[in-house]
Amino acid sequence: MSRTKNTKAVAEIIHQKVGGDMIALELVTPYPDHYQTTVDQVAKENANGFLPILKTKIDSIQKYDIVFVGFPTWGMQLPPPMKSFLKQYDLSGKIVVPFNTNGGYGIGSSFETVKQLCPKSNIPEGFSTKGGLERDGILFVMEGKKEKQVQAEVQAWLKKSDCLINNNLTCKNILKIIF
Ligand SMILES: Cc1cc2nc3c(=O)[nH]c(=O)nc-3n(C[C@H](O)[C@H](O)[C@H](O)COP(=O)(O)O)c2cc1C
Repeated sequence: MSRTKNTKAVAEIIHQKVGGDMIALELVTPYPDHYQTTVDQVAKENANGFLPILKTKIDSIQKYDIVFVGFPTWGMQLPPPMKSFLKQYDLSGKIVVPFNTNGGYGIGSSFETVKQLCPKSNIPEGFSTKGGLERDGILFVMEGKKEKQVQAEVQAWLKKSDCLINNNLTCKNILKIIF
């Protein structure tokens, strides 16, 4: 859902460079708009392993060779809806590429969890950048100088990501899943 659109903006930058399809995960029961209520709910969900039910259904996941997964850091973890997605869909044999925005505290355990939930996927080095900090009233930041900087960083990352992504990029089917 990309509450404050930072992860979505990074997804769009990647999209401009690699093409393919893009799907934003939606939930049967969306998170509340209120920030602190969401933080509290997510803390509980993270503690007890709750997996929210996805409204989004992807019929044709088999046809994709590369699946980018984009998400914010939530409670220093992978957001529960992305856990739901990775548990529900079999990405074995595919290249799964994580990318993230966060409030300045980093990726936490999120990339590690992507690896754990995709044990039979090829996972190159992910991309992460500082996004907003809703707690302090900093919402959308991917504009102006920051947007230009992220465009350049994404370009460099895609180039060096041990060619898993770059090899034959043009003849691969690419999907981007974001939350
Ligand atoms: C429920 C919630 C929990 C968050 N937890 C963290 C956190 O643990 N560490 C962090 O650096 N940022 C945290 N953030 C900030 C987001 O990761 C950051 O604002 C991100 O850029 C939001 O992306 P979005 O605009 O795509 O939603 C949290 C934000 C929310 C809403």
